[in-house]
Amino acid sequence: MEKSQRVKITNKNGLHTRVAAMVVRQSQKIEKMWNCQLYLRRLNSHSGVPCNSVLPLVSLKLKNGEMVEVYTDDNGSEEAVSGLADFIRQISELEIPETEAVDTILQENTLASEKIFESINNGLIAMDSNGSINIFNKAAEEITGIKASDIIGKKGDEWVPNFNLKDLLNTKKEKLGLKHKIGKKWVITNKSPIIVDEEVVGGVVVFQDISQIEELSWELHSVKELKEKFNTILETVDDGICMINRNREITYVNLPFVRMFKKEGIQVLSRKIQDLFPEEKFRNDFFMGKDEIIIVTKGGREFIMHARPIVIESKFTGNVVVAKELTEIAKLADRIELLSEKTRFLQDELDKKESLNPSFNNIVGKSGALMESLTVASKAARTDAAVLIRGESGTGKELVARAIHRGSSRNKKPFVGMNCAAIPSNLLESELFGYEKGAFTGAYKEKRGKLEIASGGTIFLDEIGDMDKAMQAKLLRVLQEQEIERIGGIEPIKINIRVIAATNSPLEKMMEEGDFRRDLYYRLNVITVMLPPLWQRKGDIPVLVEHFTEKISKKYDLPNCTIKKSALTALEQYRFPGNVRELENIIERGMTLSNNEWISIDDLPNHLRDEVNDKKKNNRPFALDGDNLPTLEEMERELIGLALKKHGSFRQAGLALGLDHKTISAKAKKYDLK
Ligand SMILES: Nc1ncnc2c1ncn2[C@@H]1O[C@H](COP(=O)(O)OP(=O)(O)OP(=O)(O)O)[C@@H](O)[C@H]1O
Repeated sequence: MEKSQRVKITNKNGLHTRVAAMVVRQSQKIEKMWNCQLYLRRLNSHSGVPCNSVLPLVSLKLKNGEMVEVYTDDNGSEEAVSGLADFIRQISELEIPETEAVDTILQENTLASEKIFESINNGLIAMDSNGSINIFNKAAEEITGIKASDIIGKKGDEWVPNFNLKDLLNTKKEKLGLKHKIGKKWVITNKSPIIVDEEVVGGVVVFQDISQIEELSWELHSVKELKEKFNTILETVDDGICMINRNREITYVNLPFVRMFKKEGIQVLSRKIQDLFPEEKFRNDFFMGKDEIIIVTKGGREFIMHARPIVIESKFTGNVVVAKELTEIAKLADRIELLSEKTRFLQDELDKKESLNPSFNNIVGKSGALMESLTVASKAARTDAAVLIRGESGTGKELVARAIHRGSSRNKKPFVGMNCAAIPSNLLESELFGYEKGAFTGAYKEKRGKLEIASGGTIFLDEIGDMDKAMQAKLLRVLQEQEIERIGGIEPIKINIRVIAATNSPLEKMMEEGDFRRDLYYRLNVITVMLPPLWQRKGDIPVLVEHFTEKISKKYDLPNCTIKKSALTALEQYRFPGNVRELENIIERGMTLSNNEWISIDDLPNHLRDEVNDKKKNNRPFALDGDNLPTLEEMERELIGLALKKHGSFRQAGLALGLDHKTISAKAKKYDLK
């Protein structure tokens, strides 16, 4: 149980320094005698101070007449408590008037020291020879989070074990600059023993919170690391990079910049960028990042320079200037243009293919030229208008005519085809109009003509340009009146036909020369579908080959067949005067001749191989031997194809051929050149 005794301070100046020192001296004697620790506290106060240290006693600032309590802990003795209490009671009797001036000096000094301890930023801990804390300043409280009132008079090692205070007293050695962790904070300590007459009477620890410094040093480390990374990036990129300050003086240049402009780093640093390129005009817009400068070096290389402003906390501090070689950029721009052109083209193709009537599904090919024609044909299928299909022999005119019919509202009624060139003109009339029984010798019974049969459906008139003029007149009347008269018949017969005509003849020229009726031409040519020759859409050859190998395998019950790359390349180099029909025949021939499940170059017809070989020999994509002169379009296709292959971009190919890149792009699209 705690032992305590009340006592009144009766000194004139309260418990001032000298009196405190007397109490301390007495207390130390008593403590030694009774082996205990004595404390003093204000009445009704929980926290007291040890009586063996002057400063804590003085800091209580006890006045004359105040009641205090002398106490000891559970193990202390009552005799010790009464001993010190009696001493305090008698002190006033020991007052000597002459000592007053000395008291004042002592008191002022003590209070000044106290003030100093409290106002320094460093933590300060002082302890007595037992390791009990008697000074614990405000900074120490803040850094450790421990209240002075809790720790004063207690053994320091129990509260701040990291400081190892006992060790200081034992070793009697000063220890400076040690780093300790207290809670989350890092502190750096200077520990010194207090030695009087070679005896350790206590120790002092002064410590400083270095957490912020630690943080700063970590930040500094990260900044250094970042700087290293940036440096590595700046030195490894291909672009020339230079930094300038707000006065436009160069503060940094990377190696590519030095190499581009042959300016050594050391020569350019601190110089104005303008001085480096005296020929150039550096406008304000350039530094604002709104303008660019093209620099041509002595060696003729072109560079483009951009500047980006550096703004730190809303303040302009300079620029980063980036230089790139223009040819690189031009190449990239070309590549982008080529790719976007391709994308647009493919998108167009996709849109077209998607919008085609399903009746066109059996028409193989996706080249731009074909797609354009099929789109027109597919639209024609939705109407009842007359269609004129133009194209070389074997380009698929009949195939398209049938697709138009299948996709039209007449698809439940017949599609009747008629080749006007294949039938002699005297027979054509009876074929088209039919005849009555006995109309002419041999007309044993009546016969319906193709026009009558096709009523409700579609009549397909192939090779319309070969029809003679008399027949043209009759046909025109039928189309106008929608009625026919059989040969030998009296009554006209009402019909309802849609006409699709096809030709490879130059109808316009024939009209000029009076061989084709202008009025019939306009009747037939309401919608024109132009089918491109196969050489203009060589990109379709691989899919057509695949389509025909499958078709023929089924037709002759043959195993699946592929084509060797060399054979396909030869096909792609051939002119194909017979167009798709010729290709179909070549594949059929190849498959029947081949002993393997593939078509090789040896399975292709001799004339084809010869033509391809000739081209190779002449080192020209087309033969110019007089017999087989290519058309201008063929030559154009080959030339543009060659230029694109060689230069890789529309722009460069255009430059080589003296055309602008838009023309090249349009022609590449027309000729299906990738
Ligand atoms: N795009 C194509 N897809 C699949 N087969 C095709 C294609 N074009 C043509 N063909 C095939 O080629 C052959 C010839 O086609 P078609 O008879 O329609 O041509 P054409 O232009 O009418 O010929 P001609 O003028 O000599 O009468 C046919 O067997 C046809 O199926």
